[in-house]
Amino acid sequence: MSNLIVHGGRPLRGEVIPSANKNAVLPILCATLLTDQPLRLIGVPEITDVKKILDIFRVFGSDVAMDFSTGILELHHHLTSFDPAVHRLPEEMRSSIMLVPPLLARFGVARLENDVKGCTLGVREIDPHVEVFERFGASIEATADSLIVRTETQMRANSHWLDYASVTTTENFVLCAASAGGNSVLVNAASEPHVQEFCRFMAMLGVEIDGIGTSRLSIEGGKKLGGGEFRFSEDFHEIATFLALGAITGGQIRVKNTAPEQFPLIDRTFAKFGVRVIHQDGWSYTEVDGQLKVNKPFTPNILTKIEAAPWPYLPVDLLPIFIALGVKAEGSVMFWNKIYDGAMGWTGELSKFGAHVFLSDPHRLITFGGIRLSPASVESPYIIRVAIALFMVAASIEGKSEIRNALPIKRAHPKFVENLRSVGASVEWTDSETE
Ligand SMILES: CC(=O)N[C@H]1[C@@H](OP(=O)(O)OP(=O)(O)OC[C@H]2O[C@@H](n3ccc(=O)[nH]c3=O)[C@H](O)[C@@H]2O)O[C@H](CO)[C@@H](O)[C@@H]1O
Ligand SMILES: C=C(OP(=O)(O)O)C(=O)O
Repeated sequence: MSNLIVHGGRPLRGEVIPSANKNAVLPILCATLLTDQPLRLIGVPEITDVKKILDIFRVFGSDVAMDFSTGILELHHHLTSFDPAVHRLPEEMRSSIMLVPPLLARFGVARLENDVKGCTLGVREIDPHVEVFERFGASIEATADSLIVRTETQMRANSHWLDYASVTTTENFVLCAASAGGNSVLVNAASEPHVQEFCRFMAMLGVEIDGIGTSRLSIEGGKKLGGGEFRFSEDFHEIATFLALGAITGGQIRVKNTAPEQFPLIDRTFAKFGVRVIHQDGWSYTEVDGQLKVNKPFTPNILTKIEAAPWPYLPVDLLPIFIALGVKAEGSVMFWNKIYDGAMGWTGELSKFGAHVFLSDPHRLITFGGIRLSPASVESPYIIRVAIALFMVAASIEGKSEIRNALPIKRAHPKFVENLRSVGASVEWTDSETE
């Protein structure tokens, strides 16, 4: 178990350069397996999930030269091999599921362990993925602890309409379509910034994709793919996290942000707590007049509301960060998680700080903020952004708090503690594991 100890109550001030977005880096790493040409990736973050994928590439026999001090990865999958009887894809991370299409394209077989759930946010379905594999011509065998997926011939191009705009299912469709001969079309595709970044990488490999950033993707597949060099963009989650940390502690953190066009709805969500986000010259920072205070709607008898859903709605992974602002800001806010049915159970932990929140149902939570909070020892579930939200609340309260089981943060945010110290936080890991 790894815990974060924080001595809170200090306004955090300074500058942070955010890392790349885990949810762009991981599908892109999986996609690299589609080509036998050399690749150079720039800005690869030192996070647990990346290390797990690079380790499995080494086991497959690929050339992997990773220098985390520069963030440069040289990758060449020319002597790669895969044996479903021996090799196991990384567990406890959702992204393993995107190794399936490239393994099918190369070896005609993939084995997916049952434990590819990732963060414990409630049901995370495997069926939409299986449906995609089947549509491209794969057969599925369920064993006690895994799924074995096979293709006898080259995958068949097809058209598909998803039940809902799933991020990794969209990415899996594009991965399958890239190796299938002909034109494939996906309707109700996810369009998050990380999905767009992934599609741009696929285009660099030589896949023709129309509709990037929209809910309809058209992919010309079946061509031999090349190599090249790709530089990752900044992670909007990490940008929003450090902006929120500045605001909640009464300080101000400037965060590098070269894609402010992704932020209008995120900015308006900050504004609901009285936080102005300013984007200037490639950097973003926040301003608050006095204390955090919830803006009341003009419509009588309703609560200020924050809804998270597939892009272009507010990204669901940012919701815990805004819940942290909700317990600090004077006033009430209703948070509505339209995606996950089990992502709010942790909110009871907030009462250990003395916060008042009410879980209306599995999807909706009301915060009654502005109450005086006290330091506490709280337990994080296996959810990256919840460990961060609990940390945010702790950092805003004078005194020593502890976030137990905070290790999931290392799945997405390299140098989290180092970055925090650079902006004035008193924070340390205890019992830190080496991963
Ligand atoms: C590696 C990666 O990229 N992980 C992200 C990806 O996970 P992932 O791709 O697993 O998330 P999905 O978009 O598939 O959604 C997760 C689950 O939410 C439910 N669901 C989702 C959307 C919807 O409209 N209706 C619905 O019911 C389904 O049970 C689904 O299984 O997208 C999630 C939603 O943005 C993020 O939280 C994860 O960080
Ligand atoms: C839920 C997340 O990741 P994963 O899907 O990998 O569990 C996340 O990045 O917040």
